[in-house]
Amino acid sequence: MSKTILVTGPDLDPSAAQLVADHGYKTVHTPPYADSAVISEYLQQTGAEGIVSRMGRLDAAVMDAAPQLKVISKHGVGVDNIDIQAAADRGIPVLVATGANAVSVAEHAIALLLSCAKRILPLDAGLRDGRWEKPGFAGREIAGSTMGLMGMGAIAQATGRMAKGLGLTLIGYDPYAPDSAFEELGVTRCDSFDELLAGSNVLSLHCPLTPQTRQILNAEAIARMPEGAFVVNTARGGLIDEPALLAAIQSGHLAGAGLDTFAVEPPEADHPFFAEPRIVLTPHIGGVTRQAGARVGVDAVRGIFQILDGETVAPERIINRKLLAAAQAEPAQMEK
Ligand SMILES: NC(=O)c1ccc[n+]([C@@H]2O[C@H](COP(=O)([O-])OP(=O)(O)OC[C@H]3O[C@@H](n4cnc5c(N)ncnc54)[C@H](O)[C@@H]3O)[C@@H](O)[C@H]2O)c1
Ligand SMILES: O=C(O)[C@H](O)COP(=O)(O)O
Repeated sequence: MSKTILVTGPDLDPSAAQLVADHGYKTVHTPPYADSAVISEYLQQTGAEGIVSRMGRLDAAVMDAAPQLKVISKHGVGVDNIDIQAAADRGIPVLVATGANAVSVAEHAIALLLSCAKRILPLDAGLRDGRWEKPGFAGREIAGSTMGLMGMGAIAQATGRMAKGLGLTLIGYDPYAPDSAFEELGVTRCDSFDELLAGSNVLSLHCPLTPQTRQILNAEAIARMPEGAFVVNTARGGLIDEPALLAAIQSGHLAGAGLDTFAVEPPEADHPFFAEPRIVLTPHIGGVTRQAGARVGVDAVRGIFQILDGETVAPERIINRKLLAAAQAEPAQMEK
């Protein structure tokens, strides 16, 4: 047994790294954004039984390259970089650290919104450039606006709580969330995404990237939003048709956007968003705070050792638990 945990990307928080050492394991890191072939090589060379997944795609080929692999633990929440069906087919649980970075990401969503509404970045740049400019840069008061939450999970709820404190009214759309997720915060439940779009002066995206949600915010959807609305995306860039968003901002239909994620990361150096001052951009960093990094890292590592040690893991942390159960049931059904 190699006693190695492979981390696909940068260092873990020291508290998480210590937990690995305490178990008598070592961590090996792939370069950031390593592709599947490179990750496969690392798995083969290290014999790692567990992966902490940060960047890079974990597909069926990666899993087949590592028959010793017993568990994949996402350093965070979004598992769009992991083929969770392929993992289930191979009996590999995929764990998530839901909630561990929710407050940090929610704060980031609010920061992006306020930066857009108050034109912070162009004003700061102008001032540093020697310009004391006010005409044409009036900000927007956001109190009294309606924020639409797409998805009502951990980050949406934290964002909603903060937005409520700023005086926004909340509406939300999430076909899978229980009523309690809406009621506790006083969020009006929308029956459709279209209803959410039509009512949102600020649309904040908090659902996972799946085949159903890919490019869900396209030209048609944006056209349903009120004039002068803002879009905030701290979820995944693939939720948005980027050219359509840019066109809507350039035409004046939307007032601006605050984006922490891109369809392709890192984006090309000449990405058209860079030339649009009404878009505020950050490099997928919402969940990267010291506090969230410690919680997420420890959750991710602890989950790996729970699996390796045969301990019970909270079912909601195993994102592919239904797929695993189905994959396990299949051979028995075939015998019948
Ligand atoms: N920017 C960052 O650093 C960062 C950090 C953490 C998470 N994220 C992203 O944010 C997303 C949300 O994170 P979370 O912690 O709130 O996850 P979560 O699992 O707590 O909540 C996701 C919610 O989306 C809902 N949902 C699923 N499909 C939907 C659909 N088609 N329409 C509407 N709602 C749908 C689910 O029912 C769930 O309630 C993650 O999937 C991830 O992609 C980004
Ligand atoms: O889904 C998440 O939680 C984050 O987007 C991923 O965070 P990471 O950069 O730590 O993997």
